[in-house]
Amino acid sequence: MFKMSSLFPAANSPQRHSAQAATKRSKVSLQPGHSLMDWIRLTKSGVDLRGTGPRLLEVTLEELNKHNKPEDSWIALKGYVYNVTRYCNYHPGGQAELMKGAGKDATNIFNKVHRWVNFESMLQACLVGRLVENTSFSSKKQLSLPPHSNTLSLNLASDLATSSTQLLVNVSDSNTEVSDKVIMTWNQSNTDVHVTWSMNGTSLSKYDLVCNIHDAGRLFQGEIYLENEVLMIGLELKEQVKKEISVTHNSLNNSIMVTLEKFAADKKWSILGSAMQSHCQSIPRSLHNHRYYLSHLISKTAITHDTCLYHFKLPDSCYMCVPVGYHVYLQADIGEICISRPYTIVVPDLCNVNSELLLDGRNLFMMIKAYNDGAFTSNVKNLREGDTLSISTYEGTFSISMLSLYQNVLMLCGGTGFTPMIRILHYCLHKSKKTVQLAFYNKTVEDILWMDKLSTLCMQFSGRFSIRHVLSQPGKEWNGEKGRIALAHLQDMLNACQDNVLVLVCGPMPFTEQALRYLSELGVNSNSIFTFT
Ligand code: HEM
Repeated sequence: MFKMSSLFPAANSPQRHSAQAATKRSKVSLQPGHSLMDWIRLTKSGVDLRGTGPRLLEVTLEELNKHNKPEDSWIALKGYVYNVTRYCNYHPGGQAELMKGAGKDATNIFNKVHRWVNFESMLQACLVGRLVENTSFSSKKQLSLPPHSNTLSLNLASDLATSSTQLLVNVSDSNTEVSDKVIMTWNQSNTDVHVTWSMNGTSLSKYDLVCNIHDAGRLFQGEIYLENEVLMIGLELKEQVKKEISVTHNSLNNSIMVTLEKFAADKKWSILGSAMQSHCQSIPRSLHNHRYYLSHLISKTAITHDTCLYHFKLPDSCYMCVPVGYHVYLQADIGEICISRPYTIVVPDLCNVNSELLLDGRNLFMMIKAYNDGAFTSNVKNLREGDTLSISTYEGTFSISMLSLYQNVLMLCGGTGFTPMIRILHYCLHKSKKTVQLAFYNKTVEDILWMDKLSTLCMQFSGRFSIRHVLSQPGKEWNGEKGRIALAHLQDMLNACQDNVLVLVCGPMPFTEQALRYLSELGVNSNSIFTFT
């Protein structure tokens, strides 16, 4: 029987995280010759970027603090120290931003701005060593830590385990308490094993469990996403199962059932298996590391001249239903450096009432814009049907239940900032009776995502849905509104809502910041504003 030994410290509100990020992030123009590809070339060139020779060091805080100038800057992230002196000019957020972390442990500030950036891989060639407690004798000591990213991430993972709570599971019981909140039960038929998860006093939805089978059908790995924590569950199964996993949500008792197909039908299992201690733990959501699944590209459909709708399929051994407004990370090796980028999951058709059903825990759709100078997006653009790409477990802070408080929704989107709105718009129009106004800001008419589908929706839901297209670089043929986001636009739209409005904002940082300034000037309560960053 299992019990969690203590309650978690309340994790920081992820919503607050995104609000902080919203006010701080801005990209700078890098000097020619300082793109991501140029950085990758430099890291592979054999130039000593550590500045400390080939041996890794133990670095005290006192020593770290000395390296706080642009010409000599070290930065500590998740317990490791990197020499970022040469990286400064390649940093997309600019030197000044990076210098905020120079000579310090910058883990928190880094996570607030771009938690997804894979610094371990990008700065592997700059690794100076490990951050240690100050000692009275040597401030620098040699460390036998192999300079290899795999080993490093293992070390990081084990560090993480120390800050999490171990869960103990006795899976021979048919009814097992996985934490003070979650209960697991299991039973079997001749052909299948059913494992059911439920919660004391509250419900689990189809979005709350992400799981997979691996190691030739011998291991079950699951994650249950609760409000502030993630319960990680690793079970070494008593017998082998087939690789395909199926998950059903029981809306009567709000439980989730995983069905595993027995490899040897008719064989009776005496117990489900045993818990893998290192994989059974509860982790604050903010510290939870993503898992990646190698997924296949099923199809790619052009939406505009530079943006496509991608349909990916997770392996049959995985299940992940991504909540509305949430994103996943795509990960690719660019010149042997591992790069991740966040993309929101969308429905493949805004006009079809049943589109959400296609997001069945295995199929994922994303809209991705390819940038001319983007090393990552040109890699994605070149993918062909059948090719694979790693997709992470999900992340996000939006809650669909927020909508229940409002009759009106105002969406302010700049360019691809439209993508997080897609499922919310689909929900508001097809599954509820909300009134939605969409203000969509683009450069040219060719940049407008799903312009035809939006027009169809306007007709289908006239009286409940309206769009305002605004272009900053319109051609001569454009008769609509021109310019950028403006106070008068927002005032007009807010006037139509009689105060009961939720405002959703997504776009490039300057757009979001401007929108927030105007909304504040117009007296919109910050609790009624949600920004996607
Ligand atoms: C104090 C520490 C840091 C601060 C305050 C900071 C700040 C920023 C800011 C403001 C941006 C622009 C975000 C945007 O508009 O997309 C950015 C982008 C970026 N930074 Fe940092 N940064 C820090 C450390 C680092 C480090 C150590 C790395 C090492 C790999 C890094 C890699 C990146 C990358 C790859 C991007 C582009 C992200 C993207 O396009 O998704 N940053 N950073």
